[in-house]
Amino acid sequence: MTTIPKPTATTAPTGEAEVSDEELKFVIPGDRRIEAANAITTRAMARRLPQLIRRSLALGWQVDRAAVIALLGVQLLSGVLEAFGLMATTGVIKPLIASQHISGDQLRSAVPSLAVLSGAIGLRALLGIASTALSARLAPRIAREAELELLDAATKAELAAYDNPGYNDRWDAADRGVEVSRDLLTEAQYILGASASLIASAFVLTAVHPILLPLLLLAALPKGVASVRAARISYIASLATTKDRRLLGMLRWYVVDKQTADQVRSGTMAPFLLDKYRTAGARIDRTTDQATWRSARISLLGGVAGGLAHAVVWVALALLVFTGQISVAAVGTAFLALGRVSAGLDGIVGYGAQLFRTGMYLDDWADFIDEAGGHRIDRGSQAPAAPTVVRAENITFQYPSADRPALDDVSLEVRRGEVVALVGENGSGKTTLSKILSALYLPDQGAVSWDGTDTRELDAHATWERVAVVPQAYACWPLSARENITLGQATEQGDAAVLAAARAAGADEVIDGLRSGLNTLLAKEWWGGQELSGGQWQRIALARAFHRPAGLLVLDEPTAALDPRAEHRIFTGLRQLAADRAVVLVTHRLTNVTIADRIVVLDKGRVIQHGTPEELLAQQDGLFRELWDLQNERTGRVPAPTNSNEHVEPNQSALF
Ligand SMILES: Nc1ncnc2c1ncn2[C@@H]1O[C@H](COP(=O)(O)OP(=O)(O)OP(=O)(O)O)[C@@H](O)[C@H]1O
Repeated sequence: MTTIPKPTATTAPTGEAEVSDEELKFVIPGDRRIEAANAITTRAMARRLPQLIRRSLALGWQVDRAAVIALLGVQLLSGVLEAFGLMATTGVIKPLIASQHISGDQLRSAVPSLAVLSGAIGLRALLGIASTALSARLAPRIAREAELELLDAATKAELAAYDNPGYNDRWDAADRGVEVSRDLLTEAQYILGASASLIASAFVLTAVHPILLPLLLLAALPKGVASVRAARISYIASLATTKDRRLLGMLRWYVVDKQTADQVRSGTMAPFLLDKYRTAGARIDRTTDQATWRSARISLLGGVAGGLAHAVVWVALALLVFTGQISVAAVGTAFLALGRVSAGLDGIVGYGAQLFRTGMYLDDWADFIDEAGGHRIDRGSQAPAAPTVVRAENITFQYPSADRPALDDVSLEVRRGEVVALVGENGSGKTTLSKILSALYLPDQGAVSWDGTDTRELDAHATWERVAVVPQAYACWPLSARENITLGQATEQGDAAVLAAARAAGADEVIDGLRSGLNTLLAKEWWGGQELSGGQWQRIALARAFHRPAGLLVLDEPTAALDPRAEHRIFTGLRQLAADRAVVLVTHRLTNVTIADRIVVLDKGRVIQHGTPEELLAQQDGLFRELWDLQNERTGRVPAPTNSNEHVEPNQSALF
């Protein structure tokens, strides 16, 4: 049973020589993204920045156009004011240094420039506040939109994706993209601000002397290259630690979740689990420490080279003054403009490197969304009616990480009005087969058809609308009792249908005992709702399936947690439920399968027996009879095959 989606782990086949611990199976060798990130150059980043700024603005545009327009306006105005302020500086300095003694007239002539300068400074401060407020408004909205798009994409992935090594990693990386998406706009905005400031100051600096700007640009280059490298190292380290971070997330879940809390205590597992946490944490630290040192070394080199290059610029400025190429008054302006251009370049380079790294995460996010982590549902578009017959023909299915097929050349059919039981020992393929019949998985070979149409041709979501499943591990949704049964899909009959389904499942007694009936929240740990016992939850899960207007009903160990009276109620009512549904029943309680019209016995993914309960019980050397006898041995009961399905046409029970 699960109440919340728990973090999953990929058990990837690694085959790595150094793998000595199963835990290390979380590591997937040869991550292509790391190779791709390694190949990234400064030039690539320079090309990438405008694209990333466009992307951040586009994301902002999606959530709040007015705020994006205002933000751009603010940045533009701020740049213009910066240029005016710098030019006014010359107007202020000039009269002050014109002679040794400053007269009142000189001071007065500086006043207009001083007014422009202070006005520009004041207005820029106001614009700074406005732009901070605008990005504070946009950033969380962008992150939420990014998260919604990601969640939507995840629901559009094939269920089989979860069994694929790499899917969970791609999900994690994409999730990181969501986390950093809120930084995207801020970084883009800083770059825009720094660019506006740079352009304005560059314009003023060029007016002072044309050589200064190219010199300064060259001086900024070493730091730029170093920043890009550092950003790349940090991104690669983050990718390399993805699997361990997922392991930490999973351990956190197992350590603190209510569902495992009793076992953590009774099994005195806390030190053991925390030790695993520490080990994985230490691995992450090692990787990030290495990355931090490498980044620091590169940044230091960049800083030293940049410092020397800046010294050259200042020497050039001094030479220009000494050779009389620029006036002393202009030196003041040049001095300020150089500082501004230099700060602007630093801003572009620094935030550019950050934005570049954010962009790499965002690529992971965008890639996931584009192809649902590489497993986008790509089936036909036909919407099926409730099926009259569901047929599997020679199907084979192998989980990606498995070394043998879970199902091997299996054929069977289930018709509306009949109950087909799948029986077999643990791991024989029963659950897998039921998932393939209900189109949750597609077979690797062979075909499953609904009324003659291959499930590959059917629209997946429309197909699942015709399926009701009670899985072995059913969800205990942290919702009201009503929503737990309707799953938000109320029928025209409303609560009458909900209560009818609850009665059929024995959940009516559960609901009667709830303090607010169907309105009661069933999630104590979340919102102070009411908690149910395991069996009570199973009754709710059954009511959920019975409420659904589905043509195919799949019950996988549907009464494992029920008391004998509740179990009896389910199985005596099942025949009635099967009147307008095809029912697939998976159970180990063989006395219950006597209700079935036909039984299919699986062993290691192959059908080894099929027939009516009477036929299979009569086969003394068959697996079914053996399991039956084992189950009844301790009670001393004798097999008592009775056929409760007289109405079934004999030819309907054909298995081919
Ligand atoms: N997600 C998965 N990834 C890899 N192998 C899987 C996965 N799920 C099941 N298997 C394997 O497929 C085989 C069939 O599993 P399945 O769950 O269908 O068996 P089952 O008959 O329903 O077993 P049980 O009676 O224990 O519920 C088993 O060998 C199992 O280990």
